[in-house]
Amino acid sequence: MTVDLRASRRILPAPMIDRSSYSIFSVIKQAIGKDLTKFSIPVVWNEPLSFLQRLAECIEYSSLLDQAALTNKPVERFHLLTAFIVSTLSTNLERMSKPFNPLLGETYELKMEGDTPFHYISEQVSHHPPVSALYIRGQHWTLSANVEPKVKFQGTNVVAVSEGRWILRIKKIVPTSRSASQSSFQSCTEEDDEQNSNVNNHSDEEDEYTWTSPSILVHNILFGRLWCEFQGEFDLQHTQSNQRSVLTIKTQSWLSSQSTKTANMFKYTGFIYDGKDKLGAFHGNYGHCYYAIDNLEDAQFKSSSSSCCSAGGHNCIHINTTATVSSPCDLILTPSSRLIWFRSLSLMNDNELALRSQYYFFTPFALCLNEQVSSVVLPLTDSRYRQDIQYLEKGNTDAAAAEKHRLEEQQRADARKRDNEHQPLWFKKDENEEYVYTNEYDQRQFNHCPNLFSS
Ligand SMILES: CC(C)CCC[C@@H](C)[C@H]1CC[C@H]2[C@@H]3CC=C4C[C@@H](O)CC[C@]4(C)[C@H]3CC[C@]12C
Repeated sequence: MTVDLRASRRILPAPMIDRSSYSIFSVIKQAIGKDLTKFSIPVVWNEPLSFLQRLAECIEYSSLLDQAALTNKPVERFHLLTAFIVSTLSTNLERMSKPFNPLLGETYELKMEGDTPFHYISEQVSHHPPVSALYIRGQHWTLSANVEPKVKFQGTNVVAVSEGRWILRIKKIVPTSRSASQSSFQSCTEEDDEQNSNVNNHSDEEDEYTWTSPSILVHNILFGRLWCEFQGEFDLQHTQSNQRSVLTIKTQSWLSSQSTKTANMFKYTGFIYDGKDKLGAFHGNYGHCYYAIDNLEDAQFKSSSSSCCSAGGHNCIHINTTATVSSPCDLILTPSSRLIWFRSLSLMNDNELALRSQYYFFTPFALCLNEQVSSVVLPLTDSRYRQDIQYLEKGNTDAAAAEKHRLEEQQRADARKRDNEHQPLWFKKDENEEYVYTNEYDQRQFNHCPNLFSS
């Protein structure tokens, strides 16, 4: 069955309300040191998306995964996969609003056809602690994760960490009989996927890659303009070998000068390893771009203001600098820097960019996530049916707040009535305590789904 959930709106029904007379600090000061995911925040601080929809944004640049699946060069594949993870960070910048907490049992589906088809299926599988399980099937790969966000208020900033690993499985390329240099996939159709349905089984036909998300830091909770950045390192590990890629985000300490701070904004550097041997290097700015550094000798990263210095370096110029996130991309390139990915926002014109600030800084991809679709039958648990999100989209904050409150109360009452542990409909806990997709959603039998959002 083909289900195209592609939507096309360029704008939300109403712009967001001006927050200048609201203080986020006055709301969350009661929550110092506590977990903000358990805390009800007034809807003016929400964006009209459920967290399950927000997580679907990670797949905007799925073409990088398609490309990674098609290459048989390990270093090139690591570049494409690392660039993909960088792209999943980029979509969070500027988005200083809280997505709605999904209700237990809420689902969200997104399916795209065309050159880079994918099918995203997610479910809120646990409420305390909140866990969102997701599964994405692409042409030659699957990506799954259990996202368990922990959001802490630390006085002047908010730190969000996401526990749980991301697992990417790519079908192995097998040489065809026609020519040894040409290669193709043995099995890559959806039917094969279904026969081979236990995705959790490690098989010789798949390469597995895993990583965890770095933490995100939201600044200026007390006063000033809210902004955020990622912190630390991440490690992308290939399960079947000792190969991995390690990305380090440049940090900005209080001691660094203002100019160093902006010069380091969102920059990262990293290496691809086989055991201890360096196989490759890369650098970039996660708000803008990813560059492979083809000559390892060029990768003499210094801890000074510029990301990478080598005589004859030139600036990263493919970006329209008015499209900046908060700072221009002043990355200094090495002679062998090669562009692998850049953010599509850099292709927007000034008018389009100005509009973004009125629409929660949604990207064109995010704008369509909550668009109503009529051509397809969705389960009643789909986030698109949440009235509180729809009210906020239309700028009706009072109705949104009332409906959000009603759903939260209803959820509490349901939890009190429940004697057994809640069983998710589309994911099952495995022996590692991870929720794994069962493939059943694909049957599209939704009659038994609860009418989660009705009154
Ligand atoms: C009210 C305001 C100030 C607080 C806003 C907090 C927002 C920005 C926080 C709360 C939960 C956070 C999310 C928690 C988990 C993940 C998964 C990770 O793979 C990418 C980042 C992402 C998607 C975070 C993005 C930022 C986030 C949405």
